[in-house]
Amino acid sequence: MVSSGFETSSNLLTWSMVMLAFHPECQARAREEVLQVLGDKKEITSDDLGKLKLVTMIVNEILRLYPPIMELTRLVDRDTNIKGYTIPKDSLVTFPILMFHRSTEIWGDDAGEFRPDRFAEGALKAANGEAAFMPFGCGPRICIGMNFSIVESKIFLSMLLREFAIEFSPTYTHAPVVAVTIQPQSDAPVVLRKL
Ligand code: HEM
Repeated sequence: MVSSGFETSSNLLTWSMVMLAFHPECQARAREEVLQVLGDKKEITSDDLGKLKLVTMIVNEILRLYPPIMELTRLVDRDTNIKGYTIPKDSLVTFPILMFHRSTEIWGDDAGEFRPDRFAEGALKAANGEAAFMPFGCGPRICIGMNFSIVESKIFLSMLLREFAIEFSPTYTHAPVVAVTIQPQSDAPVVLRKL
């Protein structure tokens, strides 16, 4: 439970900081939203979090491009027929989350780009009607920490954006590698400048 929650969440926050450093115009819009919704409030309520539309879209876009868990596996418990394909009992079926999330057929030609606004009307619309956005899995075994993680990451990013400018570090090389989760090959240095 600790590793499912810790590694995945830290991964999400790391890529969020890297992508915000890479996209200062998006960072500025997100900061404007945070200042408008939160001002200098010390206590953040769930109502406030609901109003952070762009921050939510940024979190979704990071989870789409860098899903901490890249694939799911299921053991088929009975012979199953889906769209004319027979999947025999005891087969192992893999859901390649990362492939779904980056498919140009599903998301369009800009699937590989960081464009949080694609989520403006929800994940289903962003994926052109396909249920292809599944960073927390799907079905009865969906991640039990999903809501907690989303709340946690929105609070973290809001507080960060309110206090600091996140800047690109010249020592950073963009080289995502797979090591259980998708991680930056040699750390993810960013510069935090106090506002
Ligand atoms: C960004 C954060 C997170 C991501 C992307 C994530 C993703 C996932 C995914 C893809 C699964 C597999 C779901 C499936 O098989 O359909 C899962 C399962 C699970 N997650 Fe998370 N997770 C995150 C945070 C957390 C946190 C914070 C906790 C605990 C507080 C947690 C606890 C669990 C547990 C216990 C399971 C197993 C559930 C089961 O098999 O019934 N996760 N998570």
